Amino acid sequence: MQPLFSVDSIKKIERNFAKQEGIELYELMQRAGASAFEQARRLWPQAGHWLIATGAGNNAGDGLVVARHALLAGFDVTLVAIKPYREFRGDPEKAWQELLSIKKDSHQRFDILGLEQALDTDLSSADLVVDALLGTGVKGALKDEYCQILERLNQLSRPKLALDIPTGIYADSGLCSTKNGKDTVFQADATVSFVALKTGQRLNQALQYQGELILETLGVRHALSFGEEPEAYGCNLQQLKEKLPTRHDVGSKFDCGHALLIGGGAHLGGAVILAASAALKSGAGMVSGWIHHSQQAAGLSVCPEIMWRGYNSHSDFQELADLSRYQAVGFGPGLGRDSTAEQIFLDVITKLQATDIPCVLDADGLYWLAKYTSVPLPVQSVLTPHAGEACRLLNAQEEDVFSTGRIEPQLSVDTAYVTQNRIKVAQTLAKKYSAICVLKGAGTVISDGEQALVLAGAHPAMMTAGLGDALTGLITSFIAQGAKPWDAALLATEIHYEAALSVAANRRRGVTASEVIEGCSILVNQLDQVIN
Ligand SMILES: NC(=O)C1=CN([C@@H]2O[C@H](COP(=O)(O)OP(=O)(O)OC[C@H]3O[C@@H](n4cnc5c(N)ncnc54)[C@H](OP(=O)(O)O)[C@@H]3O)[C@@H](O)[C@H]2O)[C@@H](O)CC1
Ligand SMILES: Nc1ncnc2c1ncn2[C@@H]1O[C@H](COP(=O)(O)OP(=O)(O)O)[C@@H](O)[C@H]1O
Ligand SMILES: [K+]
Repeated sequence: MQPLFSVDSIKKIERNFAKQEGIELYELMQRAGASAFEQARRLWPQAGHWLIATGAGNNAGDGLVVARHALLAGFDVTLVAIKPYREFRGDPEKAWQELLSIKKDSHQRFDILGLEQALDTDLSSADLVVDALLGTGVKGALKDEYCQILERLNQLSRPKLALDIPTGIYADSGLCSTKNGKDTVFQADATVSFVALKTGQRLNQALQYQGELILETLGVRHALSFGEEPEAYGCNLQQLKEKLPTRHDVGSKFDCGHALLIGGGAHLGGAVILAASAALKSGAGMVSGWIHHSQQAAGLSVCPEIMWRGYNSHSDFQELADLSRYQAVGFGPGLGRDSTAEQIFLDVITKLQATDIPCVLDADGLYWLAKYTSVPLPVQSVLTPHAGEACRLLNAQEEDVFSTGRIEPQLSVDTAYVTQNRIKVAQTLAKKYSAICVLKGAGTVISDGEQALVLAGAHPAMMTAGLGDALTGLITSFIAQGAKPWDAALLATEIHYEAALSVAANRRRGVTASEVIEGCSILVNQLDQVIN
């Protein structure tokens, strides 16, 4: 697993590492520039003319080291200097002096352009654009001169490499700077990040703009050994594959878990049909679906293998509600927000408390949870909110509903807050509800209140209705098949994402949740072959 650190922690690690090794921080800048140069050469061996844009801090210093290596290797270099090099101090100044000292002996083209000159010059003779404008030191919205040069650099249809982090991305949140509603950010094909990954590099817009992410540790092999706590960990499907419950040749459907999906109110059948289909196609031995009777025929026609049972009113539901035969319950997709749904929520949650059957709450299940924050959830419940649902759950006030009746949430944080603080929000929700929280979105954060993992990534085709229902079905299915809820949440999240990527192929739009469910089935079986 890959630790993800805050910028503050990275800075402390750098300092402590240099002290421990008895080296100057300038040595780290040297290593950063040298390793980025080698990566650029590996990625774009044909590039003979390097355009390197520098800002005002250490990130600029890294860029000047890259420039020196490029000149030494015989390449042409054009520097775009937002801040004049004569004003540099400290390590960036040293990097500048070292570059000057080799410049006299080199015979290649070496130009230095200020901002105005760069904006007036045709830069298209460059083969490669290197962003050494700003790294982890950026604060607030980008100044105008940076926005101007970024717009110009992004227009060049040349390979683009960012040093440490694309200029305009905030390394702690992964959000990017904007101006007049437009993102002001370097659009990299690859980013060479230094020392250790920053939390934001697995979240939000960083996923869109950083391109291939390459980590160069600069010799810091054990970032965890400097006493800095990572904010979260990243991991991938390869690291999770062992969590897939094993399946034997001999046995019966009763050995492979019975998943129950509850939802599908009077006009909302699709969501629970998708969730139940995902549970079945990812390997649950049996799947039952409880759905409003008006939707039951639709469920049967889509998936007759699922045992659909229809309810008409809350009292019908009570007759259905023997939960003891299920190994996992997925609750909420399309359930509705009427009084029947409310009674069903209270009934099911109360009944589950008396069992050790884990419950996955999604969609309207989360809506009702936010109204009844004090209802103790069944042990090892999993909540799967998107940013909007996370807001509602965060804002909901703790009250004893059994004495006060329904409560209305008091809105105080908004989705912007959730997006900016994804790790903290997932941890807070997990603690508040004593559950595992799967905070969905571009970079899904999973937390049990202590540890946090960032999984999956961003893909435009995933912004489509029904994908969350599929995820609920997958998590419920893996729990029913024997995975611990925490493992099921991790595995399902990563399979769901990887399946969406492979199903989407080159499509950015028009991928359906049903296709992704088929993709999950294929991927689960590929994993099964690998581990068996
Ligand atoms: N330390 C180490 O050991 C190592 C560090 N390394 C490298 O250092 C980088 C971090 O360097 P850093 O801290 O100097 O910050 P950096 O990103 O260059 O920017 C600072 C400058 O940005 C400016 N600025 C700020 N906000 C702005 C805005 N909104 N719009 C415009 N300008 C803005 C700010 O100017 P000011 O506002 O203060 O005048 C200041 O001058 C890191 O990413 C990695 O590449 C590697 O060499 C490995 C070893
Ligand atoms: N841009 C994106 N990149 C990656 N994953 C995304 C993106 N947008 C949505 N998703 C994923 O798609 C699913 C959407 O869930 P949700 O919003 O609950 O959808 P629905 O309620 O329609 O089923 C989540 O798993 C979420 O992480
Ligand atoms: K940069």
